[in-house]
Amino acid sequence: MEQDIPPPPHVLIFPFPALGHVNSMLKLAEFLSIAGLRVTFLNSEYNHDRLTLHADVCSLYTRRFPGFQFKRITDGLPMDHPRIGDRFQEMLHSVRSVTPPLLKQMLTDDIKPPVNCIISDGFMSFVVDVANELGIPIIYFRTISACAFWAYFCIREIIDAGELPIQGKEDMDRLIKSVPGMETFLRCRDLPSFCRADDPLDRNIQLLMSETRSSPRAQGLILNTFDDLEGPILSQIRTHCPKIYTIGPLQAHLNTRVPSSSGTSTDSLQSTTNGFWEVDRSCMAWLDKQPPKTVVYVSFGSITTLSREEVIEFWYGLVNSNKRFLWVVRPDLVSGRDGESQVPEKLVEGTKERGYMVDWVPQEEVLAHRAVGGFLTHSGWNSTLESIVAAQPMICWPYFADQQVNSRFVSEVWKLGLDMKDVCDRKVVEKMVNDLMVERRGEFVKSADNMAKLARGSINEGGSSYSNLDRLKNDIKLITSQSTVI
Ligand SMILES: O=c1ccn([C@@H]2O[C@H](COP(=O)(O)OP(=O)(O)O[C@H]3O[C@H](CO)[C@@H](O)[C@H](O)[C@H]3O)[C@@H](O)[C@H]2O)c(=O)[nH]1
Ligand SMILES: C[C@H]1CC[C@@H]2C(C(=O)O)=CO[C@@H](O)[C@@H]21
Repeated sequence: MEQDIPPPPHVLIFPFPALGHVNSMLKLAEFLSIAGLRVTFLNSEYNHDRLTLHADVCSLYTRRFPGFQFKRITDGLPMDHPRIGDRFQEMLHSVRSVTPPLLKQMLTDDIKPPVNCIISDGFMSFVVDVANELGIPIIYFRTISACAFWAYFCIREIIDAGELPIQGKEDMDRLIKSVPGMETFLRCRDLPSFCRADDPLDRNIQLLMSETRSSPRAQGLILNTFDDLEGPILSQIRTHCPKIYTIGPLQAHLNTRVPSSSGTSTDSLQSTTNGFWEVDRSCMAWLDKQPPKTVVYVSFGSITTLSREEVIEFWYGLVNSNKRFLWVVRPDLVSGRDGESQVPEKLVEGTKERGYMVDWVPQEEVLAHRAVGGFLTHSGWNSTLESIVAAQPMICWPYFADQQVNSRFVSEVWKLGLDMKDVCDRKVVEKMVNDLMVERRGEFVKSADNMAKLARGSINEGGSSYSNLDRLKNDIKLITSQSTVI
């Protein structure tokens, strides 16, 4: 007698509406789809439109995974809002003020078949409220590092210990002693940037703290990291969130496990769709002409904006270092009054001798190119992980949020490079580039090679991230078979 095969679990994946979050959650979506789960990916209207501008993302996914669908929801901001730089913070509040009832309505009436598991960004606790109301199991995916997560988590202890607020600029090097596991190296300036507010009751500090503290409400916590990188901090987090799935570095993990049509292992869908800007591949031809390990790759991710003064300091520092450089200058990178929001023409011209500027690059390919020898980065978590996988030492210039913590770990804990936070001066840029590429190159390359090996070990069969991903897939099947969705 034939047995009825139950339909696969239907998982809703819902990232916070920023590229760094969407990218890594799309990777997870691809993994779960390969495992035979049905996935609905809920993007903000704005991000969905940006993502589909340069590639037919929807049919790429649905052709490969017939059960896959994209859905759109507002992020609460008008479509012409810039969503970058200082203005990015408006989204932290707009999302949670408009989305909850819409999400509930979508889950009840719109998304078919009924969703039986939600994987939500761990920065959106209102999704737990909706999931609980509807009786749907929920797992968090926090797209930042474990170390930044833990610093956010401990903000309450830092305030209770009287270590916040920061008392002016001269206080920035004071050690913060109330974050377990970071007592000996975390300074005021290394705390998430929101902690720089004068008032501990500041609404961003409170939001980041309460969102992070809500993590134990989910049935599990997925992190894009690996145990050999952040083991001691993960142990601290486990005292509050016992079920953690460390499955990173996600892109490299995907590359090793995605069945490839071309025989190469870099065929994941996400790697073909990872951006809001059109990729300019001319940078690869430029890199092909440069000698090995001579180019500094410069990129500040998708949200950072620079003032014209900062652009000029970086530019002089790079040029005066006499090193070659490839610099991602997104069309919206430079903030300024009308007519000033561009890189000065003189700099564009002057770059041509030893440098190359482009709007957007295939970053992981760039980092893996033999000509690249270092990365000047804003320390976004995806960029940091991609750099680790490619064994590239880093100069960190954190812009905001978690990046301040990441850059401290890169320099002081993992010894993978230098931290330039809070300084933007051509002399310092020049010196750090020379230290990274020449003077102290040996020590950084040694640590970077070692960490890249550990990263690869974690995603190979039997490695921690490899096993955790299998555990996550099994647990999703288990919790969805046990739950009854209304
Ligand atoms: O020319 C480029 C430049 C960047 N990237 C990609 O864009 C992503 C950028 O992500 P990330 O390095 O994490 O930076 P942000 O875009 O700033 O990411 C946001 O989201 C991250 C994950 O939560 C946080 O760590 C950051 O602080 C936050 O700003 C990476 O995957 C890069 O490979 C490209 O593909 N091409
Ligand atoms: C502006 C930041 C606040 C929270 C988000 C985040 C996180 O902590 O999960 C990381 O970087 C930014 O995208 C967001």
